[in-house]
Amino acid sequence: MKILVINCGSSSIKYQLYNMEKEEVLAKGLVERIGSEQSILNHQVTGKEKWVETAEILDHRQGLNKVLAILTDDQLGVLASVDEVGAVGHRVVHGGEDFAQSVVIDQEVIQAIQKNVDLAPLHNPPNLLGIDAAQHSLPHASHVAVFDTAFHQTMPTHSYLYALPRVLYRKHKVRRYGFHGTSHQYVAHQAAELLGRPLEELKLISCHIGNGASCTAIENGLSIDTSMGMTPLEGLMMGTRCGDIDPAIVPFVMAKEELTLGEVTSMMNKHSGLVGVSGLSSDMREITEGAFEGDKNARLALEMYTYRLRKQIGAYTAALDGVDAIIFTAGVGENASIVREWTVNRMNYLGVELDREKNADLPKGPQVISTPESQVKVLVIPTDEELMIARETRRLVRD
Ligand SMILES: Nc1ncnc2c1ncn2[C@@H]1O[C@H](COP(=O)(O)OP(=O)(O)O)[C@@H](O)[C@H]1O
Ligand SMILES: CC(=O)OP(=O)(O)O
Ligand SMILES: [Mg+2]
Repeated sequence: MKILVINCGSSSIKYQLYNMEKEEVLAKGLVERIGSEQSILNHQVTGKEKWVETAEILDHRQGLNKVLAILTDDQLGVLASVDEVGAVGHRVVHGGEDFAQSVVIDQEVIQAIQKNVDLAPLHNPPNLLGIDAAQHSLPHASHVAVFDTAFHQTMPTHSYLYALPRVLYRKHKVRRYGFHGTSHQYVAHQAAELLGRPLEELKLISCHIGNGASCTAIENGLSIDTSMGMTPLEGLMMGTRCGDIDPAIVPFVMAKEELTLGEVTSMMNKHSGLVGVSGLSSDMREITEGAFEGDKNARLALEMYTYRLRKQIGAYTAALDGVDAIIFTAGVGENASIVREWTVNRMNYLGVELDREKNADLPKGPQVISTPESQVKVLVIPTDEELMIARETRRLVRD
């Protein structure tokens, strides 16, 4: 079966086409800057040169049609017809308490995702646009929703409830949900394989560090706590998001700066984190380059970022009453050796010992970057949310 996996952001469509017989990626790509005349399509057929083109792509329907056109293109495609796509797996960021598992999408599921839009106003609306576009262009295919939040539905009440009047949870479901669950679950399984130990025996702290970043405490293979909250804003310092702050800052800044709620929400989600502190960039590559070229603000941003991550790991070590392995994954976690080094360089209390040479010159694939003497393993594991989504889609469409 050929499965198309799509992950729709507010102005982007990430896609990956699988031949599931061999779990082989046939093609993948990214449409970005949707909504502008200068949208960019990056497309790559496995084993072939990358293809990049700019076009006017005004909405996600046009974006998905562009993807399907290139996938069926004589020169650039890998499909004779869109009818070859048996199923579509959709990443949906927020499933609320409605979904602890992936589901085949029907009208009821769409309504439930819509209901959770106010819990994930930056993520669920584009996810819904992608579902609408795909169902419109691939009406013959089955469509499956795989939720970031599902893996965290095992959190105990003392982890997910906020210390607010209980009525807010009862009436409005105000609680911690957590995100990146598909990724945290995937790397936990990969870690058990790498360590040669049953997942059920392990205490793991998974650090999914990308533009969005979250840590999760995993015990017996289950999420028991995670740093993102009701929305993907809470927790770590991120590329553009502030993460944990004193909630009293919001009304204070609104009054002092005469900002609306929308403006202060946008400030915290899009203009804070690395870019807010450094004034340089949300991209860790530019931050590390700037920091080592003497940009004091970039260096400060890097110090804050890794300090916050170290604190979170310490908190989850306490929550787990120990830890067997710390996992780094996602764009920053997999690629920024300095972030890994600065994060674990003050963990002697835990007996963590980093193999600096290996960390600085990392081979591909899942790796142990701690020394054999280290009392806690430190791992780098490439995540693969898209493969997990494809597997979930196959499981549901086949069953
Ligand atoms: N080689 C690299 N070195 C350092 N950071 C990197 C590298 N490649 C990607 N990144 C970081 O990863 C981020 C993207 O993370 P990723 O998990 O791929 O995306 P997203 O968070 O959007 O899902 C980039 O913004 C950049 O900061
Ligand atoms: C939930 C979230 O932050 O997703 P991403 O890291 O893909 O932005
Ligand atoms: Mg991501």
